[in-house]
Amino acid sequence: MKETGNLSINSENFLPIIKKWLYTDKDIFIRELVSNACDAVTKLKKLMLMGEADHIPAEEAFQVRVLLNKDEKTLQIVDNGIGMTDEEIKKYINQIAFSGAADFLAKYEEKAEGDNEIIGHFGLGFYSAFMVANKVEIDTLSYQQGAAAAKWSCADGIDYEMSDGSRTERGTTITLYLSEDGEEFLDETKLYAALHKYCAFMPVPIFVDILSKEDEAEETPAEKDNTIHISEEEAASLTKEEILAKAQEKTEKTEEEKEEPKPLNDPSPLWLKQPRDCTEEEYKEFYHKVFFDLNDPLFWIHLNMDYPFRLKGILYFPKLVEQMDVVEGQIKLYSNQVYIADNIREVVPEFLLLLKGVLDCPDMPLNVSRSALQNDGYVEKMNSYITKKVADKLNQLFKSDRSAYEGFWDDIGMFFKYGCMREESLYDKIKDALLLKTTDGVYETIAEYLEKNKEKHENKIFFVTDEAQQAQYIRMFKEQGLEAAILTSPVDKPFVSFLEYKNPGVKVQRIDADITDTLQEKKDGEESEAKKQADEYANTKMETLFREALSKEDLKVKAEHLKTASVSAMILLSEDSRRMMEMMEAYGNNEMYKAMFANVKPDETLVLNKSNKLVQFLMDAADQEEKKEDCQMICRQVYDLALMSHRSLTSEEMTAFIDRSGQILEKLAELEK
Ligand SMILES: Nc1ncnc2c1ncn2[C@@H]1O[C@H](COP(=O)(O)OP(=O)(O)OP(=O)(O)O)[C@@H](O)[C@H]1O
Repeated sequence: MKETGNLSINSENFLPIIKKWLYTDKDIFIRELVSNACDAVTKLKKLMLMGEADHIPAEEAFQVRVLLNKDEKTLQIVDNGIGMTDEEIKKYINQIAFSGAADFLAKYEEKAEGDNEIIGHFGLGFYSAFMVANKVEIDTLSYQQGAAAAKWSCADGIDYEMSDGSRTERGTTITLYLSEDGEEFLDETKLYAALHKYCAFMPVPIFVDILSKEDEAEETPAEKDNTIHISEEEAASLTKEEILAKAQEKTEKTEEEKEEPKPLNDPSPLWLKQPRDCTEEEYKEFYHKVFFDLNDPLFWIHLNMDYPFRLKGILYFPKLVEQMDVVEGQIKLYSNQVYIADNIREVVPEFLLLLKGVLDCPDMPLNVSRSALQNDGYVEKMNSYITKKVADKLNQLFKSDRSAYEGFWDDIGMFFKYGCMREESLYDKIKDALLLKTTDGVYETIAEYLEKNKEKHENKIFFVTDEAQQAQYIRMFKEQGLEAAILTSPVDKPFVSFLEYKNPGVKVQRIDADITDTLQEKKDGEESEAKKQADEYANTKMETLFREALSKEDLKVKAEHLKTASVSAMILLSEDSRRMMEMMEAYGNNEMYKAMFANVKPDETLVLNKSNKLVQFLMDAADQEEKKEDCQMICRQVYDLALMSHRSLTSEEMTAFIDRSGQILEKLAELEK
């Protein structure tokens, strides 16, 4: 047996599917119905341009009105767009998932020349009305000459009724009889919130009227008073012309008060303008208004692409107030001026999520599932276009005004470092504009830093992670004319490894990872065997002394001649070992890692400075029994001082340090006596 046919869907099953799966947010019906109304106007305008509707006056004011009647619990969306004939209602409304928008585009494809400003795609949006209404009515009159008004009414989205309509003016009125689920929209704050969220930039002016008997009773009729009040004395001092000028001023003011009501939305948002026509003030004003940020943005990028895909928008680089982990950007996504959502990770390159901005992507299939977007070719193309634009802007700023660029760096550096790690192609494009702020208070590119320090430490970048804690190392560095990059933000930890990975042959290490040759006194010529033996003996002696004093069996101790005499000791932790420790800290709670790191010990060395007097004293006194107690106390203190420049002391270590410092001072006081 062979049979063919159309698959059918039972409307009783269809609505629960719409409610549950298609739209997660209830307020989306506002977006769908108001955008349909805007579409209706856009279509009509297009027909007028094509000469298909020349009986409509060109200057007509197109608009969408949203009327909330609190007493009758109805919400109406009224437009003066294209309207529908009863045939069209049957086709586009009664046939679920048959889009009039797609049909319109197919019909006028040639004349419209691919210029697609119509929002609808799928022919489903209208039914979202049933998420909030138990009855929906359409009253509509088509733009076509001689058309009759048609009415459609449907309860619970199952059975519909069609009859003659009552509209006398072209356009469509959609009436929602709000159900229990939709009653929240009787609260005008809720309604306005949804309108502002989805419709703030829709292309047709939108006006809202709220009707309620309660509110009407409260309202007192506005005083209509054109009289000017002048006291007798004032009148005496004024000339006739001045009195007339006052009267004129009053009339102008009253006229102003009577000014046309303003639409809720901005139908021509800034991003649609040509960048060359936008002023700096306009960009800033738009930013303040849309992102509620009182600070001015640092700079912005206006995206304006028509071919091979359409993408318009403005990306703002905000001033960072806090560290990155608390900074949250906001990228608002629009499709033909209809708000879709904020921060859709599947669509927007991840690093952009730290910025603020608007993106209007009319070609993106935004109603389809997000996981499908991840592999969408359009998304990929859009991402690489945005990445390129961002990189171009950065390079241009870097080249055109280096000092202004350096001024921004503290705010944008974190963003770009993060961006480079997320999107390697971004790094390749901007690597020459990435800056390192150094302990000398200057900003250098990586190449500049390497070149400048080539003689002292070739292919090595030193950095500090905490300027206060590592102050001692920084001082030693500065005394020897060395500089280190200041990499203190959370993003810098992984960025250091990333830099090494992208610059093979360059070692990036913390300032306390190793002592550079520059910090040590130069050894004159070849060392004699006797000298080597003496050094080894001194090392062993000091190691034994410190191990005993600190009760640290496996402490590694090394004595060196440093150029700076004031520092008694420092702790060095090899770069690899420190990174391992940081990883342990980060993943410490994970059982698998815990087992993996169980036997890992930090590779720490206590470096004693033989040029320091205290260390010299220890070397001399180590063998003298009567000085043993003092030596041990000094050892502990020297070790703690070194530790403090390396990391924060634990509470027990700090208590011991304070007690010991007290004892040392007491001893000093005894000596003074
Ligand atoms: N206010 C209106 N004026 C004129 N026609 C309308 C109006 N509202 C809906 N329609 C017609 O009904 C059709 C179906 O609307 P619906 O919102 O279900 O789908 P769509 O807008 O085509 O696509 P999407 O599912 O993407 O919103 C529209 O394409 C349009 O032809």
